[in-house]
Amino acid sequence: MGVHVLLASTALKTVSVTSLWLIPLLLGALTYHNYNSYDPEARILDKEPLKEYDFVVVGGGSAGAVVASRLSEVKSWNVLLLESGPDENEITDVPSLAGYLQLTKLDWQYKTEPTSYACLGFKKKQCSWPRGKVLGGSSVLNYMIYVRGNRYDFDQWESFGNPGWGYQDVLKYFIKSEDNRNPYLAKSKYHGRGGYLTVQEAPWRTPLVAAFVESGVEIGYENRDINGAIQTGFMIAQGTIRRGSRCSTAKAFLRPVRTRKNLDISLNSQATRVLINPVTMKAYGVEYVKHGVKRTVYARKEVILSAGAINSPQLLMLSGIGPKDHLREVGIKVLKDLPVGENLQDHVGVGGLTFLVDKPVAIVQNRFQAFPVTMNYVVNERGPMTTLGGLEGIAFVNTKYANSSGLWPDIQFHMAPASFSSDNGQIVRKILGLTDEVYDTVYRPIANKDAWTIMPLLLRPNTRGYVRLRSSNPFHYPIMNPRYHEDALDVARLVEGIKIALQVANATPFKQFGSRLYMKPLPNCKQHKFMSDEYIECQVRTISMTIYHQSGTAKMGPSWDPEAVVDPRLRVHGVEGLRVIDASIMPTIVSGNTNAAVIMIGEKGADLIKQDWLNRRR
Ligand SMILES: Cc1cc2nc3c(=O)[nH]c(=O)nc-3n(C[C@H](O)[C@H](O)[C@H](O)COP(=O)(O)OP(=O)(O)OC[C@H]3O[C@@H](n4cnc5c(N)ncnc54)[C@H](O)[C@@H]3O)c2cc1C
Repeated sequence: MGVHVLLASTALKTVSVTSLWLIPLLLGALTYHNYNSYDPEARILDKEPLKEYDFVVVGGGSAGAVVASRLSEVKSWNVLLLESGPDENEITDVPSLAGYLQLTKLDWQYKTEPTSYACLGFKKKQCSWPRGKVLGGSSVLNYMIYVRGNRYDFDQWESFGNPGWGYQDVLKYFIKSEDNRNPYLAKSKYHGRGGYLTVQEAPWRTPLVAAFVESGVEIGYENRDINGAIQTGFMIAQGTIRRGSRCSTAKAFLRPVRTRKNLDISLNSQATRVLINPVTMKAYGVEYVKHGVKRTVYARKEVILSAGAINSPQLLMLSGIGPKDHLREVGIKVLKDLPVGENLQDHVGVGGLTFLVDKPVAIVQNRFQAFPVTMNYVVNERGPMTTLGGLEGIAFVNTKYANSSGLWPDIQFHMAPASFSSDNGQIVRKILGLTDEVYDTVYRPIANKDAWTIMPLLLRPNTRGYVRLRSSNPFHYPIMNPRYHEDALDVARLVEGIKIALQVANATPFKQFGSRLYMKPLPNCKQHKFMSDEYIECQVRTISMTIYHQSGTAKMGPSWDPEAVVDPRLRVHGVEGLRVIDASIMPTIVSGNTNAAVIMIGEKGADLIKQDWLNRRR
C-alpha cells in the first residue's frame, strides 16, 4: 500500500521535538472526557466475563465487531466478545498516522517466510505483515480505503456451490452497513445511508490526484464510482472515515451499542483453544488467557471465530481441526481432518515506482508545519491529517491478460502523492523493512523531494500460500508463506501493470507539474535495461509489497469441495456449534481492498446465525 504516513511524521516528530503536539492531545483528552458522559461514540467498557454465554465471538476486528453487535440485537441472547488487544486510542483516530501504528503493541507484527521469489528488497527477504491487535482489529491499522470488490467475484463464489453469496445477495449487506456522506454517492442505488459505517472521501487532497483521474480518462478509462455498477475506471478514493477521523468497526458497530446489557467485551483476552467434545463433535467453549491467567468460558449455542486470516486457522489447528499430518507433526490430537490454513491469498503490489515533480504539490514532511496542520485537524476536522494513510487515488485497469469483457480488471492502482523517502526515511522504510542498500542507493537521494507514485497490485493471484503452526504453543507465531510470485502469469500481469502506470504518468494532466520518472535503478536489478520487462520483473520481486489483504485460509465451500473448511452458512464442516466469520472464509480473494467485503461477511454471517437459531426455536 505504500507511501502512507508522510504527514504523520510531521506530527509525531513534533512529539519529541516540541510540546506543540500536546495541544491536540489535550484537546483529544478533553473531548474524550466529554464523550464518556454523553456521546454515543464513547468507548466500550472492558468486562470481566461470566462463566457462560449463548455466543462467544473470538476476535473483535472488522468482522467480529459486526458479528457481536448484530447478535446482541437479539435481546434474549447474551454475547461475549473476546479480543486479544486493548481499545483504540486518540492516535489511531488520525487517518494520516496509519503507518505509525505498525510495529507498536497494536500490531501483531507478523513476517512472511523468506523465499527467493519475492520480498527480495526487504530485510531477511521477509515481508512485514502487520495485523491489528486491538479492538477493531485491522480496521484500526488499515488505510481506510473503501472498495467492495468486483460483482463477478461474488458471482464466482456462488458458482463454487455457495448459494446466497452472489453479487445481488451480498449487495444488500454492503448497503446495510453503510452511511455514505458524499451526496453524489449517497444518492446512488449502490450506496447506503444511515448504517453504522461512515464512508466518505477525505476532506483534503493534493492536486496530483485530480491529475491522476484525468490521466486515466485520457488513456481511455472512465472516471466512475468503482463501487457502483462497473468497477473498471479511476476515482478519488472513498474511505471509512467520519468527520475526518478513522471509522474503525469498533467505533462504527460497538461503541453505539456499548451499554447493551447482553453484550460483554473482554479486552486483552487471547483465546488459546476452542473446546470441542470429541464424541459429539460439538464446540462448547473457549480457553483464553487474560492478565496472564488461563480461563474458560462456555458457549451454550455457538463459538464464532473472527480472529482473522492468520489467527482463525491457527486457533482451529490448536483445537484439533486441520490437516491431519501437520497436526500430528506438531503433536496435536486430530479431531477433524480439514485443509485449514491452505488457500492463503493476498494482494501483492509493486512498490517504489517514483515520479518527481517540479511544483510543491506533493506531501513532503518538511513542508507541513505541525501546529497549523494539527489545529486544522483538531478544530475543523480537515487538512492533510485527514488523508487516508497518504493514499488518494484508486483505479482498476485491464492488462492484455485480463478478462476480455473488460469488466473484471486484473490490476488495481493505488496512487499516493509521495515517495518512500518523503518522510526522510523515518517511518516508511522501517515499517516495510527496506534494506539499507535499497534505501540508501535509490530513495535517500530524493529525500524530502516532491514526488508521487502509482502502485499496481495483482487482484486475483494464481498462487495459493499457507498458514501452518510452528508448534502447539498458542503464543508461538504461525508460519506464513503467501508464495508470492511463484507463478509466471502473476508476475507478467504486474509487469504490464507497471507499463499502464507509466502511460498514466506520461499523460497530459501531469505535464503541468513537470512530472517525470525517477530513473535510479534498484541495485540488484541494474544489470537489466532500466524499465525493460526484465528490469520490471526484478522490481516486482524486489519491492513486493503486501497490500495487507490476507484471506482464504478457512475456505467456504460445499461438503463435496475437498478444499472447503466451512460450509456456505459458515459452519465448520463436521463440527457443531462452530463457525468462522472473517476474511478466512473467502474462497477466492475479492478484487479490491478487503475491509468492506469482510464487514459484509460479518453482516451476512450474523444474519445466518439469526436465521438458524430463531427459525429453529419457532
Ligand atoms: C496495515 C493495513 C492496511 C490495510 N488497508 C486497507 C484499506 O485501506 N482498505 C481495506 O479495505 N482493507 C485494508 N486492509 C485490510 C483489512 O483491514 C482487513 O482485510 C480486515 O480488517 C480483516 O478483517 P478480519 O475481521 O478478518 O481480521 P482483523 O480485523 O484482523 O480482526 C481479527 C481480530 O482478532 C483478534 N484476535 C486474533 N487472535 C485472537 C485470539 N487468539 N484471541 C482473541 N482475539 C484474537 C485480533 O487482535 C483482531 O482484533 C489493511 C490491513 C492492514 C493490516
